[in-house]
This record gives sequence, C-alpha cells and structure tokens, in this order.
Amino acid sequence: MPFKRGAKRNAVLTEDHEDANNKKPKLENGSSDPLREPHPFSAEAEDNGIVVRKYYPHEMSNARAHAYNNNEIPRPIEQLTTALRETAEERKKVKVKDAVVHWFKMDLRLKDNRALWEANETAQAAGVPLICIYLVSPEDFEAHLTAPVRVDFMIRTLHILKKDLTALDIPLYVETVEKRKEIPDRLIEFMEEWGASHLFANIEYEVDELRREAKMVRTCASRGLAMELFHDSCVVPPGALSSGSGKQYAVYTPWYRTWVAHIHENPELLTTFEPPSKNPPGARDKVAALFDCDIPDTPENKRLSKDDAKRFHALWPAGEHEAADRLDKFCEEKIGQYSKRRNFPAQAGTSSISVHLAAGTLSARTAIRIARDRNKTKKLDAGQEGIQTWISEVAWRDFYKHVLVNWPYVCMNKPFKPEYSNIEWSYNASHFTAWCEGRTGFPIVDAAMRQLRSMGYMHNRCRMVVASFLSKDLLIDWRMGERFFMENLIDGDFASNNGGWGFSASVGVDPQPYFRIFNPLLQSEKFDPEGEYIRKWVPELGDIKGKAIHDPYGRGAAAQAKKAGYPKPIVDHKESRDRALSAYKAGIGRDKP
Ligand SMILES: Cc1cc2nc3c(=O)[nH]c(=O)nc-3n(C[C@H](O)[C@H](O)[C@H](O)COP(=O)(O)OP(=O)(O)OC[C@H]3O[C@@H](n4cnc5c(N)ncnc54)[C@H](O)[C@@H]3O)c2cc1C
Repeated sequence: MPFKRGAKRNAVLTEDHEDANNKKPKLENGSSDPLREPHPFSAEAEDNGIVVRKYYPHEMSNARAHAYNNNEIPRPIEQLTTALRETAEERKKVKVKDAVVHWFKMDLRLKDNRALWEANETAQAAGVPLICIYLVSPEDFEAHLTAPVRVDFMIRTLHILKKDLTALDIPLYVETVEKRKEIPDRLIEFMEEWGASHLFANIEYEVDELRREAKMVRTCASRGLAMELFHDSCVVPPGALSSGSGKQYAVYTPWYRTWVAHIHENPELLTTFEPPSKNPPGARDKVAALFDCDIPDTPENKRLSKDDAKRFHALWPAGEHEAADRLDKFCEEKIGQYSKRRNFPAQAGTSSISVHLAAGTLSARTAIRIARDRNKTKKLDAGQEGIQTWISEVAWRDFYKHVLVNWPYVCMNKPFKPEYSNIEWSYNASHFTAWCEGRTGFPIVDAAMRQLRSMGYMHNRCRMVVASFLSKDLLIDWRMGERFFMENLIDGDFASNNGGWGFSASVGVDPQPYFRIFNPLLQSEKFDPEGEYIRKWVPELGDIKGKAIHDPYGRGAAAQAKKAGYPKPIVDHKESRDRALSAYKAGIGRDKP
C-alpha cells in the first residue's frame, strides 16, 4: 500500500492561526507575531484529529518551541508560581470564615493527600466545617481525550469517597459543569454561597490546568479569598532537581541518581499525610444540604456500553481501599521477582497500580514508602533487586512529569526535540485502523492492541512494541497512537503516555535512538517465548503450534492462519525499516541550514 506523503504541506503557512478562534495575533507595532506562525505541516495534524481545534490553537512552529527553551516565553508553571508569589501577602491576610473547601481533581483519596490534609488542618484550627467538591466537566474529558473507562472509574471512585467522607461528617458535593471555562467562576460562586474563605487543591501539571490555576489564584485574591495549591502528585516536586550546571535533566539515568539522592537528603518527602479528621460538632447541620447531592452518571459523551461496564467493573474495582490492597498484595507476593518477570506480558509480574496512580486513588509517595519499608535498607537504590527496580520504575512517572513542566510544548502536540516535527509521517487510514483493531498480521502487535481494547490496559513491554510498530514500521504519525492510547487506557496519564510515545517513536526525551527499530518478531520470541500472551488475545491462532505462533504466514502455518481468518502482515518489516530510517534522517536534516 503506498504511503500518502505530505499532500497538503505547502499550502498551510498562509492560514490564520493563534487560538481556537483563529484570530491572527499582532505585535504592538501592528505586524504579526512570527512566533505564532503555525508549523508548516499543521494542517495534517488538524485533519487527522491530532490537534483538537475546538479547544486548542494550530500546531505551533518549531521556532515557538525553541522560544520556550530559550526562556523567551514564560512556562505555565512560572505563571502559577508568579501568581502565588504576587498574592502571598493578600492570601496570608484572608481570615477563615464559615468553611474551608478542598477541590478534588486527580487526587481521589483521603489518605496521604497533601492539599486535603492542609485544608483539614485549617478548618480544624478555626473550628469550621471542611467541605469537599468535585466538578465533572464533559468538555474537559473531551479536550483531554479521557477514555470512557477512565471516566467511569473516577465516577465509581467518587461514590466510595463520598461514603468515607460522610462517615467523617464531611460533605462531598459533586456537580456537572458543562463548559470548562465556567469551572473557576463556579468554584468561586460556590465558596461565596457557603461563606468559604479558603480553597485548597493539589497542582496538576498539564498546561491548561496550570494556566487556569494561575488565573484563579489572582481572581480569588481580588475577591478576598485564598486559593492554596500544593505539590502532591510527584514524590519530588518538578523543578527541584537540576544538574551541576543548573539545567533541568533530559536524560533519565543522571536524573534518577539525583532524584534518589534528593529523597535521601530530604526524607520528609516520603512522610505521608493523615486523612482528614471528623468535622467539628454541628458542622453536619450547617452544611446539611450538601450531603443530599447525588453523584451524576458518567457524562453521555463518555458512557460505556452495559457489557463494557460490567467487564471493566470486575477487572478494575475502584477507590483507595482497593488501591491499598492491590499494592500490599503486590509487595507481599510479587515485588521480589519483579525485575525478572516484569518484561513478560504473559506473566502477571507487575503491580497493575497505574490506574490508581493516574486517578490519584494512591499517592506515589505511599507507593514508594510501602515498597521501601519492605526492604532491609532505607536506601531506595540498595537492598532487594526487585524493590529497587520497582521504585526506579515508579520514578519514571515523576521524571515524565518533570519533563512536562519544563518543556510544556510537549503538551501542545510538539515533540520534545522540535526538529522531529519535520518528519513526513504517513496518515494511511487502513493501516491505522488495522493497528487499532489488532489486525496487522503481526501476532504480538495484534495481541497487545486487543488487550488494550478489552482491558483498557496494556503491558508495558507491549506498549513499547506497538508504539514502535506504529511509528516506524507503519511510519504513522506517533501522535495518532498517543491519542488512541489516551482514548482507551484506564491509566491514561498525559506525561507518562507522551513520554512513552516519545521514547518509542524516538522523538521524545531520552528516547531510543531513531535507528534502533524494534523487530516485532524478535520481541515476540524474546518476551512471549511460548506464545501464551498471543494465544490468549488472538484466539484464532490458538491451535498454531511452536514458533509459528510468532509469524504464522512466514513459518509454515499460513493455511491454518488463513482458515482461521487471521490477516497476512500488512507490511514487510525489512522494507518498512529502511523506509523509516530514510524518513527520520530526512526529517531531522530539514532543520539544518
Ligand atoms: C507508549 C507508552 C505509553 C504509556 N502510557 C502510559 C499512561 O498513559 N499512563 C501510565 O501510567 N503509564 C504509561 N506508560 C508506562 C507503563 O507502560 C505503565 O505505567 C505500566 O505498564 C503500568 O503497569 P503497572 O502498574 O503494572 O506497572 P509496574 O511495572 O508495576 O510499575 C509501577 C508504576 O510505575 C510507573 N511506571 C512504570 N513504568 C513506567 C514508564 N515507562 N513510564 C512512566 N511510569 C512508569 C507507573 O505508575 C506504574 O504503575 C506508557 C508506556 C509506553 C511505552
């Protein structure tokens, strides 16, 4: 099948751009801002659903990405820290009034939740009720491509959270806000309605959220309210680690060494926060109406079919109690063998707690602390190999969030290395569909994609295999795969997903070199030697014996595979490899003078 290359690429530069409203930005002297020019290939990103234009501007130019790197454009985290610094005095002066509010976002737990703990301390000290709120935003789910299975998991978790909070006489008020832009106003209105003076929340590191919170901090201050934000999601807050020359790390290994040393020097980073205490006597009557609220159903745009819901509920019980049990069980039964078993998808050798870290039903701090406490040393990088390795994997999650904060354009559809935007990707629809449906004719790829669709989850080794296959064997724009993952993963987390795709497609931070192209057959033989994983997820190959399972058409089982309706390979790996190498080389070369 021929690859469609750059068909519309030359016509784009003249288009209007800037924000979702297509207003062309002007400099003060009236000329248009060159840093707002879209990337020359931006129309393809738009046509193929990579940039959700309803909410976001065109794909930015490489020059604009470089301007972030050169500190010419403030990073969203800087906008937030400036807002917090500039309002510090005003916020300090705000006296606690009738109530204190904690705003739940991706931190759906009572235990070891920093902002919730701070909110509780403030409310208890003043003897006023603590109120909790969660706002369901269908537009946010759409803009962030949140998978229906993930939304469903959050809604189920809210029911558990509400029950646990009610036992403490703390209400959890849940409301749907149709327009995402209305969230800040609705929160302030809610606070004023209940006489709350303080709003507590944990920081989310994606661009939209940092910018929204920077504005909210200022708006609250201008209304005599205090919005207090905390680092909670990472063990080490983003920005805390830099190399000897003061730069943020872009390579994992030296970053990890510094991360470990930083925690050893600051052991309080692993101190966990107590859950909130019971609201003061009488609080329940004061905020009685809030206890009556029902938790809304999953919004229509993200609703699961009945069959899917049933399957996912059995696979992924929700809430923080389940998270704690799952972690304990893993530490009890599997962590010792983790380094030996973690790469084999047929063995349940990993923790399966990513769903809980993504929804915030478990904190990374608690996860690392519990694993460390089972070791015979307090050092994170010593003692039992399985424990060390597992901790170093959880650290990848911190690493990718640090990357997101320092290179925020990765959250705006740009690769970490901007010049990789110049690769001429394919947008071959039939290849993409075959990949999504697990019908590429490469059994390990198909098994993995079917696992994703069936479980909302895929084993890490297979995520790397299918991501490499899409971006290199099929040469399809890696951002289409990144999007498909977000739309289907129960553990979808922007930073980890983007980081994983960047690694596998060789366009990200600390990636595989682009010339290292996974051979799907060798990966299959090495990591699923008996073909157990393939047989489980591609049942039509169930009767194929021996090594032919990895490549039925190439290893003498063609008639059997054909009869079972299994497709032939859609590309030849060797040819695809050569094509990918040329396309990567040409693309990267394009930024050079
Ligand atoms: C292309 C691609 C996309 C990915 N998308 C996501 C995603 O959307 N959300 C997500 O949580 N992980 C993502 N990962 C990372 C990894 O695949 C999952 O975290 C892991 O498979 C989850 O299973 P587990 O909880 O059993 O992991 P374990 O092996 O038990 O690891 C424990 C925890 O460490 C963290 N972790 C482990 N490996 C990684 C990694 N490579 N990068 C970041 N964190 C890691 C996770 O929080 C995980 O739950 C992606 C990886 C790739 C290659």
